[in-house]
Amino acid sequence: MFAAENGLKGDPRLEAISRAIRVVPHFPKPGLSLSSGDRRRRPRFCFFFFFFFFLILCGCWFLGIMFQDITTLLLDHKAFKDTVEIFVDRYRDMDISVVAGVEARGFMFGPSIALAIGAKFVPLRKPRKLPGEVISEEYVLEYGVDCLQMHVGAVQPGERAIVIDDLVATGGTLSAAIKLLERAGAEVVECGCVIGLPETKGQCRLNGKPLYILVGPRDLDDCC
Ligand SMILES: O=P(O)(O)OC[C@H]1O[C@H](OP(=O)(O)OP(=O)(O)O)[C@H](O)[C@@H]1O
Ligand SMILES: Nc1ncnc2[nH]cnc12
Repeated sequence: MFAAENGLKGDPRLEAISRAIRVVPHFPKPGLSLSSGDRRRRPRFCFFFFFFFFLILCGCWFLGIMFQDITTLLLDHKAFKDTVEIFVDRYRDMDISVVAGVEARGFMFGPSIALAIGAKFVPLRKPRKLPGEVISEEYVLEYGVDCLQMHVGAVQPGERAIVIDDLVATGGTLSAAIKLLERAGAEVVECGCVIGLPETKGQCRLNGKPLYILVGPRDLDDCC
Protein backbone atom coordinates (compact mmCIF):
# COMPACT_ATOMS: atom_id res chain seq x y z
CA MET A 1 0.00 0.00 0.00
CA PHE A 2 1.07 3.58 -0.46
CA ALA A 3 2.25 5.42 2.64
CA ALA A 4 -0.20 8.24 1.82
CA GLU A 5 -3.09 5.79 2.28
CA ASN A 6 -1.66 4.53 5.53
CA GLY A 7 -1.34 7.33 8.01
CA LEU A 8 0.86 9.72 5.99
CA LYS A 9 -1.86 11.35 3.89
CA GLY A 10 -0.86 14.96 3.20
CA ASP A 11 2.58 14.45 4.76
CA PRO A 12 4.80 17.07 3.04
CA ARG A 13 7.80 14.73 3.31
CA LEU A 14 6.29 12.44 0.65
CA GLU A 15 5.88 15.29 -1.81
CA ALA A 16 9.48 16.40 -1.17
CA ILE A 17 10.77 12.83 -1.61
CA SER A 18 8.93 12.55 -4.92
CA ARG A 19 10.30 15.90 -6.10
CA ALA A 20 13.86 14.80 -5.27
CA ILE A 21 13.63 11.87 -7.71
CA ARG A 22 14.88 12.59 -11.22
CA VAL A 23 13.28 11.10 -14.32
CA VAL A 24 15.67 10.08 -17.12
CA PRO A 25 13.87 9.13 -20.34
CA HIS A 26 15.17 6.17 -22.35
CA PHE A 27 17.63 4.90 -19.73
CA PRO A 28 19.11 2.29 -19.68
CA LYS A 29 17.75 1.50 -23.16
CA PRO A 30 16.25 3.82 -25.77
CA GLY A 31 12.57 3.33 -26.44
CA LEU A 32 13.46 2.61 -30.05
CA SER A 33 16.79 1.61 -31.58
CA LEU A 34 17.60 2.39 -35.19
CA SER A 35 19.93 -0.09 -36.87
CA SER A 36 22.58 1.27 -39.21
CA GLY A 37 21.66 -1.48 -41.71
CA ASP A 38 21.91 -0.81 -45.46
CA ARG A 39 23.75 2.47 -46.10
CA ARG A 40 23.37 2.73 -49.92
CA ARG A 41 22.75 6.33 -51.04
CA ARG A 42 19.16 7.08 -52.09
CA PRO A 43 18.71 10.75 -50.97
CA ARG A 44 14.98 11.30 -51.53
CA PHE A 45 14.05 7.98 -50.00
CA CYS A 46 16.37 8.72 -47.07
CA PHE A 47 14.73 12.10 -46.43
CA PHE A 48 11.26 10.59 -46.14
CA PHE A 49 12.64 7.62 -44.24
CA PHE A 50 14.28 9.81 -41.61
CA PHE A 51 11.35 12.21 -41.44
CA PHE A 52 9.06 9.25 -40.81
CA PHE A 53 11.37 7.89 -38.12
CA PHE A 54 11.70 11.34 -36.57
CA LEU A 55 7.92 11.33 -36.06
CA ILE A 56 8.08 7.84 -34.55
CA LEU A 57 10.93 8.89 -32.25
CA CYS A 58 8.88 11.85 -31.04
CA GLY A 59 6.09 9.41 -30.20
CA CYS A 60 8.50 7.06 -28.45
CA TRP A 61 9.81 9.96 -26.38
CA PHE A 62 6.47 9.96 -24.64
CA LEU A 63 6.08 6.17 -24.54
CA GLY A 64 9.65 5.03 -23.72
CA ILE A 65 11.24 4.01 -20.42
CA MET A 66 11.03 6.70 -17.77
CA PHE A 67 13.91 5.76 -15.49
CA GLN A 68 13.32 6.80 -11.88
CA ASP A 69 16.75 7.97 -10.70
CA ILE A 70 17.09 7.95 -6.91
CA THR A 71 20.69 9.29 -6.96
CA THR A 72 19.26 12.83 -6.87
CA LEU A 73 17.27 11.86 -3.77
CA LEU A 74 20.55 10.78 -2.13
CA LEU A 75 21.98 14.25 -2.86
CA ASP A 76 19.13 15.91 -0.96
CA HIS A 77 20.02 15.42 2.70
CA LYS A 78 16.53 16.19 4.05
CA ALA A 79 14.68 14.03 1.52
CA PHE A 80 17.13 11.14 2.01
CA LYS A 81 16.84 11.41 5.82
CA ASP A 82 13.04 11.60 5.64
CA THR A 83 12.92 8.53 3.40
CA VAL A 84 14.92 6.48 5.89
CA GLU A 85 12.97 7.89 8.85
CA ILE A 86 9.58 6.98 7.39
CA PHE A 87 10.71 3.36 7.04
CA VAL A 88 12.32 3.41 10.50
CA ASP A 89 9.12 4.77 12.11
CA ARG A 90 7.14 2.02 10.42
CA TYR A 91 9.42 -0.91 11.29
CA ARG A 92 11.04 -0.01 14.63
CA ASP A 93 8.36 -1.70 16.78
CA MET A 94 7.73 -4.74 14.60
CA ASP A 95 10.38 -6.96 16.17
CA ILE A 96 12.39 -7.11 12.93
CA SER A 97 15.85 -8.67 13.18
CA VAL A 98 16.72 -8.83 9.46
CA VAL A 99 16.72 -6.04 6.88
CA ALA A 100 17.44 -7.61 3.49
CA GLY A 101 18.51 -5.17 0.77
CA VAL A 102 18.34 -5.93 -2.94
CA GLU A 103 21.39 -5.13 -5.08
CA ALA A 104 22.12 -2.48 -6.03
CA ARG A 105 19.78 0.28 -5.00
CA GLY A 106 18.33 -1.51 -1.98
CA PHE A 107 21.85 -1.18 -0.53
CA MET A 108 21.43 2.60 -0.47
CA PHE A 109 18.51 2.57 1.98
CA GLY A 110 18.61 -0.81 3.74
CA PRO A 111 21.73 -0.44 5.93
CA SER A 112 20.58 2.90 7.45
CA ILE A 113 17.20 1.39 8.26
CA ALA A 114 18.84 -1.71 9.78
CA LEU A 115 21.13 0.36 12.02
CA ALA A 116 18.26 2.54 13.22
CA ILE A 117 15.93 -0.34 14.13
CA GLY A 118 18.67 -2.52 15.64
CA ALA A 119 18.57 -5.23 12.97
CA LYS A 120 21.24 -6.88 10.86
CA PHE A 121 21.61 -6.05 7.18
CA VAL A 122 21.64 -8.94 4.71
CA PRO A 123 22.69 -8.16 1.12
CA LEU A 124 20.83 -10.03 -1.60
CA ARG A 125 23.27 -9.91 -4.52
CA LYS A 126 23.43 -10.63 -8.22
CA PRO A 127 25.28 -13.88 -9.17
CA ARG A 128 28.99 -14.39 -8.45
CA LYS A 129 29.33 -11.43 -6.06
CA LEU A 130 29.09 -13.23 -2.70
CA PRO A 131 32.22 -15.19 -1.75
CA GLY A 132 30.67 -17.74 0.62
CA GLU A 133 28.20 -20.56 0.10
CA VAL A 134 24.98 -19.19 -1.36
CA ILE A 135 21.40 -20.10 -2.13
CA SER A 136 20.01 -18.73 -5.41
CA GLU A 137 16.64 -17.74 -6.76
CA GLU A 138 16.01 -16.98 -10.43
CA TYR A 139 13.35 -14.53 -11.55
CA VAL A 140 11.90 -13.44 -14.86
CA LEU A 141 12.59 -10.02 -16.33
CA GLU A 142 10.88 -8.44 -19.30
CA TYR A 143 13.61 -9.93 -21.51
CA GLY A 144 15.37 -12.98 -20.04
CA VAL A 145 16.05 -14.02 -16.48
CA ASP A 146 18.13 -12.76 -13.58
CA CYS A 147 19.10 -14.23 -10.24
CA LEU A 148 19.52 -13.15 -6.61
CA GLN A 149 21.78 -14.90 -4.11
CA MET A 150 22.08 -14.87 -0.32
CA HIS A 151 24.81 -16.27 1.94
CA VAL A 152 23.92 -19.49 3.69
CA GLY A 153 23.78 -18.80 7.44
CA ALA A 154 23.07 -15.06 7.07
CA VAL A 155 19.53 -15.61 8.33
CA GLN A 156 18.37 -18.02 11.03
CA PRO A 157 15.05 -19.92 10.94
CA GLY A 158 12.28 -17.98 12.68
CA GLU A 159 13.83 -14.52 12.23
CA ARG A 160 11.48 -11.71 11.21
CA ALA A 161 12.64 -9.94 8.04
CA ILE A 162 11.76 -7.02 5.81
CA VAL A 163 13.00 -6.56 2.23
CA ILE A 164 14.05 -3.08 1.09
CA ASP A 165 14.52 -1.89 -2.49
CA ASP A 166 14.33 1.46 -4.25
CA LEU A 167 11.58 0.52 -6.67
CA VAL A 168 9.00 -2.13 -7.48
CA ALA A 169 7.82 -2.57 -11.07
CA THR A 170 6.62 -6.10 -11.90
CA GLY A 171 7.49 -7.40 -8.44
CA GLY A 172 9.73 -10.18 -9.88
CA THR A 173 12.79 -9.05 -7.94
CA LEU A 174 10.97 -8.78 -4.61
CA SER A 175 9.31 -12.18 -5.18
CA ALA A 176 12.75 -13.77 -5.57
CA ALA A 177 13.96 -11.97 -2.42
CA ILE A 178 10.96 -13.26 -0.42
CA LYS A 179 11.59 -16.83 -1.64
CA LEU A 180 15.28 -16.69 -0.65
CA LEU A 181 14.47 -15.53 2.88
CA GLU A 182 11.66 -18.05 3.30
CA ARG A 183 13.91 -20.89 2.10
CA ALA A 184 16.27 -19.94 4.93
CA GLY A 185 13.34 -20.20 7.36
CA ALA A 186 12.79 -16.47 7.94
CA GLU A 187 9.36 -14.89 8.20
CA VAL A 188 9.07 -12.02 5.70
CA VAL A 189 6.92 -9.41 7.40
CA GLU A 190 6.79 -6.82 4.59
CA CYS A 191 8.58 -5.41 1.55
CA GLY A 192 9.31 -1.68 1.56
CA CYS A 193 10.09 0.38 -1.55
CA VAL A 194 10.58 4.08 -2.14
CA ILE A 195 8.82 4.03 -5.54
CA GLY A 196 6.00 1.90 -6.94
CA LEU A 197 5.51 1.91 -10.72
CA PRO A 198 2.03 1.66 -12.29
CA GLU A 199 2.65 -2.07 -12.93
CA THR A 200 2.02 -2.47 -9.20
CA LYS A 201 -1.04 -0.21 -9.21
CA GLY A 202 -3.53 -1.22 -6.57
CA GLN A 203 -1.27 -4.03 -5.41
CA CYS A 204 -0.79 -3.98 -1.69
CA ARG A 205 0.51 -7.53 -1.34
CA LEU A 206 3.26 -9.52 -3.03
CA ASN A 207 3.41 -13.33 -2.81
CA GLY A 208 0.91 -12.85 0.02
CA LYS A 209 3.22 -10.36 1.76
CA PRO A 210 2.36 -6.71 2.42
CA LEU A 211 4.05 -4.15 0.19
CA TYR A 212 4.70 -0.63 1.52
CA ILE A 213 5.49 2.10 -1.03
CA LEU A 214 6.34 5.74 -0.32
CA VAL A 215 5.61 7.43 -3.66
CA GLY A 216 4.44 6.77 -7.21
CA PRO A 217 6.68 7.37 -10.23
CA ARG A 218 7.51 10.91 -11.28
CA ASP A 219 6.50 12.11 -14.72
CA LEU A 220 8.93 13.95 -16.96
CA ASP A 221 6.51 16.89 -16.93
CA ASP A 222 6.84 17.21 -13.15
CA CYS A 223 10.61 17.61 -13.47
CA CYS A 224 10.91 20.23 -16.21
O1 LIG B 1 9.84 -5.13 -9.85
P1 LIG B 1 10.83 -5.54 -10.90
O2 LIG B 1 10.20 -5.58 -12.27
O3 LIG B 1 11.54 -6.82 -10.58
O4 LIG B 1 11.94 -4.38 -11.03
C1 LIG B 1 12.49 -3.73 -9.90
C2 LIG B 1 13.98 -3.87 -9.85
O5 LIG B 1 14.57 -3.24 -11.02
C3 LIG B 1 15.62 -2.39 -10.58
O6 LIG B 1 16.83 -3.08 -10.45
P2 LIG B 1 17.64 -3.65 -11.70
O7 LIG B 1 17.14 -5.05 -12.02
O8 LIG B 1 17.56 -2.64 -12.80
O9 LIG B 1 19.09 -3.84 -11.15
P3 LIG B 1 20.20 -2.75 -10.67
O10 LIG B 1 19.63 -2.02 -9.46
O11 LIG B 1 21.35 -3.62 -10.28
O12 LIG B 1 20.45 -1.84 -11.81
C4 LIG B 1 15.16 -1.89 -9.23
O13 LIG B 1 16.23 -1.38 -8.45
C5 LIG B 1 14.53 -3.14 -8.64
O14 LIG B 1 15.49 -3.94 -7.96
N1 LIG C 1 11.44 2.87 -14.66
C1 LIG C 1 12.39 2.37 -13.85
N2 LIG C 1 13.23 3.23 -13.21
C2 LIG C 1 14.20 2.75 -12.38
N3 LIG C 1 14.40 1.43 -12.17
C3 LIG C 1 13.58 0.56 -12.77
N4 LIG C 1 13.52 -0.81 -12.73
C4 LIG C 1 12.51 -1.21 -13.53
N5 LIG C 1 11.90 -0.15 -14.11
C5 LIG C 1 12.55 0.98 -13.64
